[in-house]
Amino acid sequence: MGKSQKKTGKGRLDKYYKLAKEQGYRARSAFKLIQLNKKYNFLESARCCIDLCAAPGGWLQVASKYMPVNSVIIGVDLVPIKPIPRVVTFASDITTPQCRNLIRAEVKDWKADVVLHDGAPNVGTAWIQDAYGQSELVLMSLKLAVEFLVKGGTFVTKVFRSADYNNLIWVFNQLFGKVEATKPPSSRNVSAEIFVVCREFLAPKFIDPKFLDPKHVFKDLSASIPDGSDKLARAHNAEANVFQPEKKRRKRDGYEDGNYTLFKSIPVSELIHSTDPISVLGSANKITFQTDEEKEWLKFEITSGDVKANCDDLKVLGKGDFKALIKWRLALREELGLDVKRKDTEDATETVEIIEEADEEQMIQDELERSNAENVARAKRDRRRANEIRNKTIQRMQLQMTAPMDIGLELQDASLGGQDDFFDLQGAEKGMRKRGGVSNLIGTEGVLSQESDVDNDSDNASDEEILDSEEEREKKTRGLENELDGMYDSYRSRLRERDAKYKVREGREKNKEREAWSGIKKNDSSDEEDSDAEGGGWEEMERAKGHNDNSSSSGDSDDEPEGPKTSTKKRSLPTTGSSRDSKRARLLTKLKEPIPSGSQASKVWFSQDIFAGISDDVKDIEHEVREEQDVEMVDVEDKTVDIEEENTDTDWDDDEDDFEVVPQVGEDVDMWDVANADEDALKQAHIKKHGLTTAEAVTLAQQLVNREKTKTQLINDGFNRYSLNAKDGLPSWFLDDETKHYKPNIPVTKEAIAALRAKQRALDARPIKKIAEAKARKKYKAAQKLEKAMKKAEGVNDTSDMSEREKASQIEKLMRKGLSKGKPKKEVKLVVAKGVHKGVKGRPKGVKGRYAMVDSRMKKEVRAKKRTEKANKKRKRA
Ligand SMILES: C[S@@+](CC[C@H](N)C(=O)[O-])C[C@H]1O[C@@H](n2cnc3c(N)ncnc32)[C@H](O)[C@@H]1O
Repeated sequence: MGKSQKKTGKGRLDKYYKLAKEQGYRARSAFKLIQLNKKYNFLESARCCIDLCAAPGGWLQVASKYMPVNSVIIGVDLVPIKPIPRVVTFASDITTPQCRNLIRAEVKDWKADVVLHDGAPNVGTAWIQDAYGQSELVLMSLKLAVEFLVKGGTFVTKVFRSADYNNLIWVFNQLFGKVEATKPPSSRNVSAEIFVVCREFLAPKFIDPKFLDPKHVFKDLSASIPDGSDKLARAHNAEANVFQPEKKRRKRDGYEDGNYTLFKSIPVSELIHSTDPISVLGSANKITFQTDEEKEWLKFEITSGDVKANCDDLKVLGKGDFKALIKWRLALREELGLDVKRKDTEDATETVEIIEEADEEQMIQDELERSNAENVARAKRDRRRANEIRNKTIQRMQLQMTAPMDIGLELQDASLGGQDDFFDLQGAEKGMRKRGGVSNLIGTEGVLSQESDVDNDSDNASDEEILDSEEEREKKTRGLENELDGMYDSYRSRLRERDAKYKVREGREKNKEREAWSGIKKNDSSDEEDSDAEGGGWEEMERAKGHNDNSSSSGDSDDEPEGPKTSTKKRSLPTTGSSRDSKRARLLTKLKEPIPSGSQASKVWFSQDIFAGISDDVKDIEHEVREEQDVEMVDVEDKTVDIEEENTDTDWDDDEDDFEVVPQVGEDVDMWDVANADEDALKQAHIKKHGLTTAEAVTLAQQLVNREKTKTQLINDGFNRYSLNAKDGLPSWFLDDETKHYKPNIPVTKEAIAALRAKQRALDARPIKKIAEAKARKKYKAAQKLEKAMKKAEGVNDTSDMSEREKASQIEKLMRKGLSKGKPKKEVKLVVAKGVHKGVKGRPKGVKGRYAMVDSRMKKEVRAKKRTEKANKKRKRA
């Protein structure tokens, strides 16, 4: 298949159109006949040719060109054809007997060797109609062909690939020895036309008129079934009228005997009493109510206005209307007792005998069915719910929010430590129960004995009872929240493990935290260790998991404060009296210094001139932090414990977010975010180094410079609804999300974006390092050359052997040489040895001046040579 061709406009004016113009053919279709003849050679040997549907005469021109001189060529068309030398033409309809007579008069007792038909009905309405019209036309042309063709003659016709195509081919095969369908290249791909070349006409003495009768040839398959076929076909058509009323069907089998009108009305009783109401409805146009009885039916309530209207014209009804009519018929039959009677007669004998028994059985049966149905519905509901959960889990997995536990896949990643989806409360609850119940997690119950574990496992009912109390529920909820927090931490760590960027970001955040603490450190060195405790989020979690596993023997519950915040710490406490624990205990005593309360911390913090000093301190702090980082990572575990111990009496929040580190006692602490101040300092350092990099920053800067805004205004803008949010007690996952999305939207100006772009362009315009280096090298060499020349000139000047004139000319020469850029390189034209230059010896054609023949192999060889030379040099040096 070639390229698709345009159907309209200039697309029609393709190469065959142009060729036809060039060669003087009246239509581009001439090439179709040329190509068909090229393939089958039927014109060269033909002495007589009849072209049916020949206007404007393209095919006639071809026939006259390819057929021998003195041959007879006759062209017929509905429209007159302009005269063509050696061709007889007349206007006539090929489907009429007059046309036949005209041809007969022309050919006399001759027979045609070739009959051509390229007809297309001049309808152009709907594709189905066109196709059918075409098929009918083909059959008409065949009728003429079989009358005028000589035995062994050729009939060429155009057929549309439609439903009738196969029927036509079947008929052709009955009358010709060879039948081939072909599509010449000049026929457009978008056209459904195909050309059938029928050769070796059999010229039978008797041809069944049915072969040439469209009524028979294009009859529906169902209609052609023998034995009462007409009836069957009619029934089929009638059914189709009812079931697919929208699909209008052609009446190809004509009208039924004795009925030569299109319109058919039937009495309504025929429909009501008929055993095949569908056929009745399908074959009639109207249903009438004429007899008194029928008129009575009109008064029935069921005979609505719609029914009456439907009966008036069946041919305009849709499927729904027919359904309504059939329903109405059934209702009427019941009303008239036609259906009930039959039921009575069928069932009478049995019903009477088993009526009582049936009642009881029926009840049991009903009950069974009802319970079965309920079970099925329940099972279905459960299945649906399970599916929903599964889908949700899969979705979360895709979002990387959960591990593949709930969907039946085994958890592989040990680092996940058996954590379920962190939003899955149910799962968390289950997990906790497995590990000894909520109370164990919270730690208020103290050490849960193994017995209680057993109890939990064995007797869930009693467990539920205990949990039913209000207090227990509260604990349970808090425990779940803690569990969720832990899970979120583990999720973050998973992210961190996978995502390098996340690692960097988090590292940066951690540094910030430390920097914030270092600010306090400066004044109070004891706080240094406190700050370390804040870095223990993930590690704590890990430890917590480890300890949880051994939770059955967890100790010292008495010392621990109640509440969710401390419960996490509880998990991080050592559970056995190992040497490590004793070390921790030692550390505990060492560090028993008062931890600054929120107000103290803020006092210390605000006592500094953070806005002036912080930026200067940042680098030092960074350095300090970096130095200490490794040590801190090692010690963090112990320090966490210390701090926890120290803070058993305080309302200390162990969350790793820095805004929670400083207890929020006064409102002022809330209003002024310490972390933000620090962030500002960092940003300042960044701006100093890289300049303003965001459109928002440039906008603000421009506003300041243009005095559109004052510094105070900007500071005031900073106190917006986003800055005053209470973050107290919110889960970390929520806060993380907030920091990502819940922030003010600072407007940017076009000018700011333009300025940033200009900056970027200037950056892009800078030469790359290598070029800059090469330029610098060149400059350096030139300077050296000049210096050398100057030295020589001085030497010349100092000699006493030369006259002043000689000296001057010599110095001039030297200076010229020193300033010169060296000999200009002679241009060598590179000729690639391929194409016309391939294998050329000597100067290639058309190349003037210096040249060098190159090829890809040479390039590679030269490079390899250079490489080896370089390597050899290095080796020698070593
Ligand atoms: C595609 S054109 C033929 C082009 C012709 N082969 C040529 O090369 O110039 C189809 C022709 O069929 C003609 N035609 C359609 N129905 C016809 C009919 N019933 N009797 C005669 N000609 C008919 C149309 O008038 C039209 O000119």
